[in-house]
Amino acid sequence: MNVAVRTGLIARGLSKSFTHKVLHDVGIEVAPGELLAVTGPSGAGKTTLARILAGLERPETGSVSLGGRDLAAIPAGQRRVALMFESYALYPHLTVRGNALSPLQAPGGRLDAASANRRVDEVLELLEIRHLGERLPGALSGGQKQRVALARLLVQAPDLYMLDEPISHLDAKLRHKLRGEIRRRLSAQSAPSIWLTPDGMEALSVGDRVVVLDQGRVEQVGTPEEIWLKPASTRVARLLGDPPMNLVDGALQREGDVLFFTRRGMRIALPPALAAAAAKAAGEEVTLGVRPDGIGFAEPGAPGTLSAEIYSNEPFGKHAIVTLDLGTLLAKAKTSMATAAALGEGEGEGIGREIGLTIPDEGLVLFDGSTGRALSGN
Ligand SMILES: Nc1ncnc2c1ncn2[C@@H]1O[C@H](COP(=O)(O)OP(=O)(O)OP(=O)(O)O)[C@@H](O)[C@H]1O
Repeated sequence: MNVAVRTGLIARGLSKSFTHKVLHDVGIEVAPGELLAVTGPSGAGKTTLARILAGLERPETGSVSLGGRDLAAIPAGQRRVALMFESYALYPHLTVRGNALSPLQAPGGRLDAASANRRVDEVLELLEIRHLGERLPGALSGGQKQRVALARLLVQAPDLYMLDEPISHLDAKLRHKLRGEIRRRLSAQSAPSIWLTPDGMEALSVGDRVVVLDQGRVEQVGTPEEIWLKPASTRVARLLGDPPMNLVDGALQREGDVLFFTRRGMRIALPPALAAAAAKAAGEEVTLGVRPDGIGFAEPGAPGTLSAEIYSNEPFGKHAIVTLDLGTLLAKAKTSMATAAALGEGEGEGIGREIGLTIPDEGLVLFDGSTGRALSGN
């Protein structure tokens, strides 16, 4: 049984500086068999964290244990970590098959040659590169190289899987297929897995839990559902969704029993549950989060709607993105192709047309106007 089966990976208080501090007191836990997705914008510190967790880099403070053992105390050669880094690090003189076989040929390998070959064939088939088996890496495209690096990872049965942007260079169809397949395989293993990606939506779709890292700090840890429904800050909200949540600065004003979100030219009565949760912030500056797919369209001037002008109307096949000019800001709505086409009324895309907007009760989120942290009760 792998050692990581017992306790998984536990990291506490990790800090690291290069020319500036890139990790600040980062702690994460990954249970045996769990797939933890780590996401954050470029430069957030994901790769640095991954290198520390894999034992390739020393933190200034903090510790990492894998299977109950302090990683620093395990000699590098004995750390059973399967790594896939963005750079791929393929052996240039070995064929695709040779690269995929390489981790199984280490001295003391547990598989006989026939079993190792069977495992490699099966993984190359899954990744749709079996026909490239005899090619050298120099004769492969970026996406093919990425799949060889993935193959090399997937043939292993290590104590920790670490995948840094494993599918970023694949086309959309293959990305979709492999996201599910890799997830299924890793979840069937007893080792903990860590999947790093700057794509927030990819993180939500692969992770059992997700860590959002920003400027070297953990912004939020939670299940994909928690992170989607209750982003802990505007930083998290900006990373998620396509397009991400609209974030609108304004203030809360109480009038009688009703709490309004207001800004120049805009006044929205908050639904009772949100108003109750945000009651303490009445009079304060806040940021309102509105998801693009919640915004609806109505006749201009219809009661209870916001006035806007259509700024652009872009079809994407399965849905359309309509950008709306609300005078002091641009907001994005995600809608069906049919609704977007109707906005043009048969005369192009409807750009410049006045329209009424409805804002949903569900899915609104309020953030503190100065810190950007979610107001409790969101
Ligand atoms: N060896 C190094 N020397 C100096 N600075 C470094 C080094 N490695 C990383 N950094 C800096 O640390 C910060 C975090 O980098 P890191 O590669 O960990 O981020 P990331 O979240 O993985 O970004 P990306 O998604 O772009 O790969 C960046 O500001 C980067 O410039």
